[in-house]
Amino acid sequence: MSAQGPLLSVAGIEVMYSRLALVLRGLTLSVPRGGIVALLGANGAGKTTTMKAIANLLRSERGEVTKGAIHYDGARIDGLDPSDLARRGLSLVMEGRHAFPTLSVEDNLKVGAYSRSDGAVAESLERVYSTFPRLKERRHQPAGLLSGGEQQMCVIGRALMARPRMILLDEPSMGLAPLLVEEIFSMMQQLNAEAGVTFLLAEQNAAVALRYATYGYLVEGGRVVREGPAHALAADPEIRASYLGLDASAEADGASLAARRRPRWLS
Ligand SMILES: Nc1ncnc2c1ncn2[C@@H]1O[C@H](COP(=O)(O)OP(=O)(O)OP(=O)(O)O)[C@@H](O)[C@H]1O
Repeated sequence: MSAQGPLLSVAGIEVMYSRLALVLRGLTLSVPRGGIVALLGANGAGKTTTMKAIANLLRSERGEVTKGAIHYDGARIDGLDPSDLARRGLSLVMEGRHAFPTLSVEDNLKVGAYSRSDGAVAESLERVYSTFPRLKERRHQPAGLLSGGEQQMCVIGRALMARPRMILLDEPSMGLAPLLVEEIFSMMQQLNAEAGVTFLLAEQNAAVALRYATYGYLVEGGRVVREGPAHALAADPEIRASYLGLDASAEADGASLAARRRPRWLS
């Protein structure tokens, strides 16, 4: 693969947990340099597993990639440890906001600079603070006292401290109020436009993800069942009905089967 190819490419991967449960069944996707790509799907579709497979974080959960290949920036990365991936500019922000609760916001951010050897930590801190002014205001507070949205900013800020070229962002909207979700997504768009950071974004909230992404993949049962430019997916009648909660007949008949089957997270 040349340096002109996609920044990330996942080719036909299978993932198995505990040598028993086949969870990804030949999943293929690619993320162009400078893109924002959304990985959509319901609960349990396999989005988080895909992110962990890319970041090589499956082993601690007794999971393994049993087939396929993952390339980043033209090189095969399956098997590389996360600090090696961070040095290559690939960072993962897991779902669930794992800030260190007793450390100050600033110390949380500094943890993210561990893979840096250029000594420019102060400069990176200032960049993160300019992206998230709220973190600067609270920099001496323990991260455990931040609101959910601020904690999300803190873990994204921590990933930014490594000056990544690409961030894998898992369910950033989870548990956040709509206004905060917009704030987090517009920050992602700003980092993409101004600093050229590439994003792969796993999201259950398809409506908001498709507004910010350039391209999307819909995952069901561990494989991609639909893909296309974000605007085309947002206009696709089946996706509108099943993932965006915009089915005209269901809207007309509140008791319809389609409405009852619609997952809770779409309402
Ligand atoms: N450690 C594990 N061992 C066995 N099965 C697992 C493990 N982790 C996840 N699974 C299963 O793999 C499937 C995919 O889960 P995954 O978390 O990747 O889905 P998801 O699309 O990210 O869903 P969610 O949005 O709920 O996080 C689910 O059926 C889940 O139960």
